[in-house]
Amino acid sequence: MASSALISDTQRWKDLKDHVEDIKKTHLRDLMSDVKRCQSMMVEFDGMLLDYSRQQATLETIDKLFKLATAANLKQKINLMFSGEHINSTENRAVLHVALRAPRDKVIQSDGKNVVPEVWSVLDKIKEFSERVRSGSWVGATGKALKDVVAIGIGGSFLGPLFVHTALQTDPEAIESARGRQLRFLANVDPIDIARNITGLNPETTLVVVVSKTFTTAETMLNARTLREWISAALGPSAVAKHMVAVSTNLTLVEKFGIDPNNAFAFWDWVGGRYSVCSAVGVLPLSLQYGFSVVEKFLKGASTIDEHFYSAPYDKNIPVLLGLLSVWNVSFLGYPARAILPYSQALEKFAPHIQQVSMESNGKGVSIDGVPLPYETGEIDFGEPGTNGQHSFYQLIHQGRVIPCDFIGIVKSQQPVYLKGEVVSNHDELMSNFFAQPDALAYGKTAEQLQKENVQQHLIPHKTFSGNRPSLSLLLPSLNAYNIGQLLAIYEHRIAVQGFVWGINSFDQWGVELGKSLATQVRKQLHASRTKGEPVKGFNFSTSTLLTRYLEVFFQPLLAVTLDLLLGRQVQIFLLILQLFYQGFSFPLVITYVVICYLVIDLFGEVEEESSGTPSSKDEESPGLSLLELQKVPYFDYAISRSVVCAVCLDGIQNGEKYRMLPGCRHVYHACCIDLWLLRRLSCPTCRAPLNITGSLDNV
Ligand SMILES: O=P(O)(O)OC[C@H]1O[C@H](O)[C@H](O)[C@@H](O)[C@@H]1O
Repeated sequence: MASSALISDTQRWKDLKDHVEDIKKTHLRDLMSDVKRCQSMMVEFDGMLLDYSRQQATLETIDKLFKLATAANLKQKINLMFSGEHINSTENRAVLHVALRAPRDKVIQSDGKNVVPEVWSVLDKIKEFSERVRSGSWVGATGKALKDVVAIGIGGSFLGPLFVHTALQTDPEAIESARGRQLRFLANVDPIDIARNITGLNPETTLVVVVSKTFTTAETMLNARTLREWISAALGPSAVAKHMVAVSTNLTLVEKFGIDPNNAFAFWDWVGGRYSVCSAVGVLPLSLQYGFSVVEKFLKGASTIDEHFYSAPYDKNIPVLLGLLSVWNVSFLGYPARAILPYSQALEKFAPHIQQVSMESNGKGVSIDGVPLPYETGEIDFGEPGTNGQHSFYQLIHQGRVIPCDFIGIVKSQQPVYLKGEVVSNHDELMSNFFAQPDALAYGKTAEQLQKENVQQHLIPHKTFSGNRPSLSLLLPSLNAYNIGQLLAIYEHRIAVQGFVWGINSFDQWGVELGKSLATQVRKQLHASRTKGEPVKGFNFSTSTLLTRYLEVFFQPLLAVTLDLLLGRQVQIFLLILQLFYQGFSFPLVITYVVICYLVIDLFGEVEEESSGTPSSKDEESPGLSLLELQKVPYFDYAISRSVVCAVCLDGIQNGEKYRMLPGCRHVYHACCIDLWLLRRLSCPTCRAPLNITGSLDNV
């Protein structure tokens, strides 16, 4: 097939299209009764067993799929990947995540250079660094050992490491080596994620690992600046050197951020973000938590699958078979989704990781040569561990839409429990469901069966299961670091196989760019509106309306504080308004303030005149600060090195805005949000800590 031709134009594709009608005539119940067929649909490798006999496929289907693979030059494409060719053509990059887990003596060339030695030099550096941190020879700024790690990253710099960490957390060997340590992941730019992740952590004993391939991802960089502030506010700016390290391909930006390049762990642009868990992206945080020797087993597991994928014939090749079956389900049988159903709670973050690997890789609309595709690529991946999923969305899988399912089971539980007197162990109870569900989907239950069971006539339609719903079962011997590595690599390569057959570039992700650039425009607008009172402009009606509504909320805390302050404070408020001018607030914003303040003053004046003369509770409260005292509260211009969230309006403090940090509790607010409060109250509105402005305040 010529490289620019579409696979759908080949005879092999058309043969499969014609074959669909034959398959649709045959129920899975009948296919399952053919033992020879079922035997041929089992593949073993290194103690694992793949059973794909519950796919809506015959041996003829499989043969036709192999022919399709040949027409798509699958083997050649796999070889090009392993030999470091720039198969990611739109970014002109090699795709070499297999080199990240290659044995030390393996030779993998890219651009005329063996990349394996540099992979191992970073692995050696991680080993040495993680051992120093774990043994307490690398300590924090106050001399304490760093027992907790927060890894900041998003997308591929987060999901893979989170999946592996979650899977290892209950593995007995990993538990032993992680004793006394914590690993947390901060991904979302939502300040709630920060609050959740630093709760209970002490900056003195925390190491922050900033993980970003590009070191430009907006969310990661804002989170990194926020935790840098968290560390330097508690321990002083020089503590950052001891408490922050980075993983990136962009070491120049790492240094610019203020992290010592010696404390940076590199990877390379031939590692795609979603394929980077075996680089320092995953290896560093996981080694800090579990020790390098555990992580090395994970790499070894992945490497065995790389070897298997590269060398096994199609009919014994697990990733190839899985990839071709997915193409069959999506492109020929027309099933757009796939459910990933691990019967192991340890794999609860597997589906979220595979969602990115699969959907970002294969959700494309054009061929690798830019030709619009007449067929759909990619699939909608979702999943949940069994048996939880059974009590959630399995109804739809059994009687609603047809969703091909991947059942993943483990022979030996990480945490076996067998209660005296119980019929089976807890793991056997779980696995009973793993074995039962695929048959329920395949066979279903007929009206005749229900009649024989004397089910009431009117309930028969409701209790009938059509069956004929495809699934496959993958049974792993256990779930340790090694098997986790294998599982990861099986899915990575399966997804590559799908992309190779569909003729797309599975290694770029241009589709994520548009939303990011539109967010930049919104960010500019929010900044201009918040700092200069500029009206929303340049957006469509819907976005303008939403943005205007969102920005209105900005004034509510100010209004509330204003209301709270007015009695007896008019002069000070007037002075404060002058100060707002001085601080650079625009004329319209300040005028809005003046109008609000005077309206409210008038209102309160009337209320007071009408009242019986009893002093209000506000009058009895302790007075707030004078303007002179207010000047003593630490006050900053936003600088790039600082990024914080205002606890009154809950918005990030942006470039060009003024803010104050309260001494003692160190809560931070926009100056315009907190000043009116401070004129009235001598406490922090968040924690109620009394405000003490005596002493030196220039320490922040
Ligand atoms: O690692 P980073 O450069 O920070 O990128 C993080 C993520 O950013 C984008 O969303 C990309 O689509 C992802 O593929 C990538 O994993």
